[in-house]
Amino acid sequence: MQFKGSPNFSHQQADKIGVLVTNLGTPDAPTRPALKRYLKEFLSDPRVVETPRWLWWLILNLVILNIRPARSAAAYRSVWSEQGSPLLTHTKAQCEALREALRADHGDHVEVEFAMRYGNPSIASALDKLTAAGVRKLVVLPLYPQYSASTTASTFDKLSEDVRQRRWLPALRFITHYHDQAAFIDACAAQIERHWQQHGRADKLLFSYHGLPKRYLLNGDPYFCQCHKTSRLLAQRLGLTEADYLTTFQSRFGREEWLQPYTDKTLMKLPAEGTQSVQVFCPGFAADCLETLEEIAVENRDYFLAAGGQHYQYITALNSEAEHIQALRQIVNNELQGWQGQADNSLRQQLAQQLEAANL
Ligand SMILES: C=CC1=C(C)c2cc3[nH]c(cc4nc(cc5[nH]c(cc1n2)c(C)c5CCC(=O)O)C(CCC(=O)O)=C4C)c(C)c3C=C
Ligand SMILES: [Fe+2]
Ligand SMILES: [Fe+2]
Repeated sequence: MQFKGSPNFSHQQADKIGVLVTNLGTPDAPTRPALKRYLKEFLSDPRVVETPRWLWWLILNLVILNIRPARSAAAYRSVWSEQGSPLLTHTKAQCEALREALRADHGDHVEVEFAMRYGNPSIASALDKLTAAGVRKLVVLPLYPQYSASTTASTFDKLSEDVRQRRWLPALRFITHYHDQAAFIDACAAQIERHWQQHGRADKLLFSYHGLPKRYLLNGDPYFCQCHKTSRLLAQRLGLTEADYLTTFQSRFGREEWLQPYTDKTLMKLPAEGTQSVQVFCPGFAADCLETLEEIAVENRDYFLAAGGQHYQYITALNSEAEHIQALRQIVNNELQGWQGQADNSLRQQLAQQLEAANL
């Protein structure tokens, strides 16, 4: 069989609306072999590394995959919990909370699942579950507030690779970004204000985003601009002046220039410029993961303190905070417009019953 079908489907099965929440993905275990598998899949994606394939194949297989897995496994071990990888645990909890919220709005003709772009659970396995449940209309929500070809478009590539193999395509809506949605900005502001209530304020608030090669920006990727817009809206919402906050980019990978200013270099020079205390929030990460819990909360703290800084605090990501789930609920509900009414299947079901009774 060339295309995946749904043989023996029942005409009486109600059509459902599906919501697929995705994030980047994470290794199955904090071990060298699991990291090698994960990094090979991730770094072989031409959306992530835009280098001629033959050249990149040599660098990846002969150099990176021999060195990085052991180093990354050690970093992952430092953030791993009994439930597994933080990114997986948080994404699962977000999915469950969003399912509950959307079922309160639409009843059980809404199915909500989550998947990872790389590793497990795969997008294909989540689509199998949704299709088996009768989903014929699908909203995909990649948990990347800011659009980038390396993340958002790559998720679309993987989704379409799967959907292309199916006989019965769902109607599709794909959320490409939500970096400037009021509910998202409010959720970030609430998280920062909660931190301020408990710990007070610092001299500076850093908004640190995952970086990208600068070349991608110059080739038209809107990620950099969307990060700056999130920062500006968030600063306005929090009543900050330009002197109160900075936008920086973390997680450099490889030798070429990435988006600047770099988070680590900025933290190293802030004490000499008179900043004694900083708080760091990462508005591009929907969930805590290696890049926030290890790189920002531990590694960058050391840089700042070693450079003479006095106080350093990491402000936790939005994870499953109530305001975050409300924001995601609103973003999905916006996208569902025009589809909700059709969630009422009673007429269609009556017709299907008649057809089945007549053996058609
Ligand atoms: C939030 C958006 C992200 C963008 C944009 C992004 C681009 C990007 N990343 C790499 C290389 C690596 N990223 C790694 C981890 C990682 N990246 C993101 C998010 C974005 N990446 C997250 C959420 C995570 C953490 C995953 C987890 O399991 O917790 C890693 C692996 C970790 C390591 O070995 O250090 C690499 C490598 C590139 C090259 C890139 C853009 C071109
Ligand atoms: Fe990354
Ligand atoms: Fe990193």
